[in-house]
Amino acid sequence: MKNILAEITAHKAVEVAERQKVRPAQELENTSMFSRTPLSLRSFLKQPGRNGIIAEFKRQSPSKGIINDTADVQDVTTTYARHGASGLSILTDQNYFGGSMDDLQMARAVNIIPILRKDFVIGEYQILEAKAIGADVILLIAECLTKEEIKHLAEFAHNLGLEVLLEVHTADQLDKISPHTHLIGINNRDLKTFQVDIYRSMELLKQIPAEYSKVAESGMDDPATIVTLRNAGFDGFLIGEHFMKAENPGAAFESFTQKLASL
Ligand SMILES: O=C(O)c1ccccc1NCC(=O)[C@H](O)[C@H](O)COP(=O)(O)O
Repeated sequence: MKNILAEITAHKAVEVAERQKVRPAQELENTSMFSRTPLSLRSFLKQPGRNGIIAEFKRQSPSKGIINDTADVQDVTTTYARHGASGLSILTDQNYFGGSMDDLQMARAVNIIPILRKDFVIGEYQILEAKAIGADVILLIAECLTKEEIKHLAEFAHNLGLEVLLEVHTADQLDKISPHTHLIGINNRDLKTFQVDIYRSMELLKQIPAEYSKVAESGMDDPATIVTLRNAGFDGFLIGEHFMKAENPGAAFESFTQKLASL
């Protein structure tokens, strides 16, 4: 079977090296956004009146192909925020997810809730980019990085004031949790087979140390599942496709949250 993560990270190395040639790190550090104080997703997940959902803007994916190629990032994300999302997740990978750093910047310009840069981070430069475009949180995927790389990149992001969401899928990856990985995401989707099992979150939850915020990721499409996961101890719920596949993702989010509030 094709290893999509290996393919994505190999492509990422080439793409990032090209961007770095055009725009050296120093230029990123000189942008006005770079001096902005990031928002804390951990705090927003606990904020009364917000529902714990990290609502994702995702145009396409390797497993699903095109999900929504007409949605407007500002319309969708402001509707997510207006209806109680605790945070936004914006895909910035262009080649495999049809996203862009422009999407994130457009979302940043009109939202005052935390934004996760959803991408495949393999080096410091992408973390500087994240800060320069107005992200508050970066994603590190345990499957793509060694324990030492995670430790180093998490500390680098933390020193810039960014929070780190470390994504795991198996129990052995929990060994890669490092001091500055503020939130632990359990991905219900196996990124090798694309199979989704929402009970994966439940299985690993008890092994995550209490001090970390816990986020269930992928495959959630029912408000009742959120209630079950919340009661089990999850603080956050990363949901993309269920909203984005609707003709009007904002309206789908609103109806989901109304049902959630009634449970
Ligand atoms: O979704 C994919 O096909 C995929 C392939 C390779 C790496 C990552 C991939 N997805 C990222 C995610 O897991 C999701 O975007 C995120 O957790 C939201 O999931 P969903 O609600 O199922 O869209």
